[in-house]
Amino acid sequence: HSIKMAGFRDDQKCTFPLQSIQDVVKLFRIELERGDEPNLALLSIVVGSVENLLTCNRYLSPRNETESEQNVKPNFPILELSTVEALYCKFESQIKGCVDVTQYRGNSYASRELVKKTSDIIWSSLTRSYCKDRAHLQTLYSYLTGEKNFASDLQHDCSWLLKLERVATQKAGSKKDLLSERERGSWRYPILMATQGNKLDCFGVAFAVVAACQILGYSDVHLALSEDHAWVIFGKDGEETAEVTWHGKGNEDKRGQPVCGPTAQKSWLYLNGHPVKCNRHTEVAALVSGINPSISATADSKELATLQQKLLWLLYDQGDLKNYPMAIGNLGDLEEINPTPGRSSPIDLFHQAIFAAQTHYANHHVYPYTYLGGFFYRNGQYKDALEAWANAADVIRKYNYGREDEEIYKEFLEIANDLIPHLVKVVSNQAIEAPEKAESNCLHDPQCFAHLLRFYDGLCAWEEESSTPVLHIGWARPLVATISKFPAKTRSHVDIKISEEKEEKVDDEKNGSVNRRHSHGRRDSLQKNDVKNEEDIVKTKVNGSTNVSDKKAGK
Ligand SMILES: FC(F)(F)Cc1cc2c(N3CCN(c4nnc(C(F)(F)F)s4)CC3)ncnc2s1
Repeated sequence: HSIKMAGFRDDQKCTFPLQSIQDVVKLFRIELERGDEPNLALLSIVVGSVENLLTCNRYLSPRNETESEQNVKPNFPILELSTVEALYCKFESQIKGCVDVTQYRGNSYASRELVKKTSDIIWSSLTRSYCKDRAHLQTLYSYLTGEKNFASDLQHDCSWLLKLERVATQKAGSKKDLLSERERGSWRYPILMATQGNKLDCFGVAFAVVAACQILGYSDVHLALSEDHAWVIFGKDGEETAEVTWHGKGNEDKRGQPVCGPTAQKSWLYLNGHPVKCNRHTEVAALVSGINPSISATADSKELATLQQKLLWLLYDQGDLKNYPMAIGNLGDLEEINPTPGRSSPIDLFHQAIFAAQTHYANHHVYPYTYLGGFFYRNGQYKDALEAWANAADVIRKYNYGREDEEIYKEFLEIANDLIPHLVKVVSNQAIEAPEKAESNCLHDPQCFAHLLRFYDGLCAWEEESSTPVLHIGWARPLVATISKFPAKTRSHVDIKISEEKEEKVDDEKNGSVNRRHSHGRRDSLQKNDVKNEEDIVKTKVNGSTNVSDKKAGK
């Protein structure tokens, strides 16, 4: 049947060819400021093309890895309209060719069948086997074209595959043998089996489904984002949910199923009903957040990082990051590396991310606090780092640990067993080298010890009532080493009240009330049911005096 090709509008075309960061920012500005929806597929193809040209296009032939062989790159590629149009039309005709919308005519909202069908089209056209966690697989560019130089792409992502190819080449000698290996489909040479193109990561599949539904005319299909997973919402008021991609390794995909039931309730992976529910502008923010400037494990493309930073500020100024804590956190990281004069500081941005999480998501997001904690740690502000990490633990305590929560488990494992031990080693050396500054030293500050206890208390509470244990002997050694660095005098100043009632994980989703916890003297139970913007006074009795630190627990 004849497929109507929606060509690009003149105001989109006039920005091409794109030859600079400013040109790309201008295209995004036009797309974001126009009354109609921004075109997700167009923007994803543009970002993916620029990312590929700036990061993957260096051919590091496996034999001569010397830098001198690397061809010098122009500082920005030229992106022609024809290239983008060709890829867009390929995507549009693939989607329109496979989905017979007449079957769904009439209901203006998408149906579960349509969403599943769209997910199946993307899913079934993916390359059979490839490294799912490779870089640069998050855009429609990666889906619609091949990596120009597959080997170079392996260079910084799956180098073990490259070694395998060398072995294969040596062993097999002639091409013929290699082909026979390939014909035998032997698992040992996946590099030979991976065909060009059609590769997407977990996020990329979800984004592609939403972009496809936009092309099909369903403006109700949107992206839902947790801190480590993505799915779609659709229907009246976005009430319906559907899995459209896989998650992690070795987990059966649940595509087509709604996100509900016990797993989705208490697990961090689904944020207990507090995911980021995107509109088209937030979807553009997710696309921009997903820009990956890494050229290799050690080098980043400065131009791409600058482009990402400018696009995030454009979205920030439009108010499109207000309910997207991770995107604000990404911007904070970029500002730490390359500050933009006259713009908010990284710390301000991380606090804005925390405020967004408290305001829109009942303070159920961990990353805003680990972004801040990481920043303080890198800048030697160790007491503030401990406080941020304790606040992160106050979030994870609301969840039960499940087998698909590995990412956040690894985050807390690194903080407890790597970053905090390093931190206490540094400050204990400081105490020795500069005894005169002992007063301001972390190890002599009972509040630092209180933050440390609150951090571990959160991990213990996370484990309680969970199907999977969190802490084990591997956690105990660093904990003992850390606690023993705090002198008894410091430890004795932390007043730990023995709680009368067992701590409970009240589901604060329904009745809007905060977790009532009579735990270790840290938080008075709030009697009020409505805690909107209620100040949540945290009392830490230190040195006999009560040191009140206000913590906004806005809902
Ligand atoms: F869609 C998925 F499945 F990919 C889940 C998402 C992840 C993610 C993100 N991330 C993940 C968290 N991330 C972090 N980087 N550092 C972090 C911190 F540990 F320092 F907090 S958190 C970087 C970017 N940034 C914007 N949006 C999203 S949506």
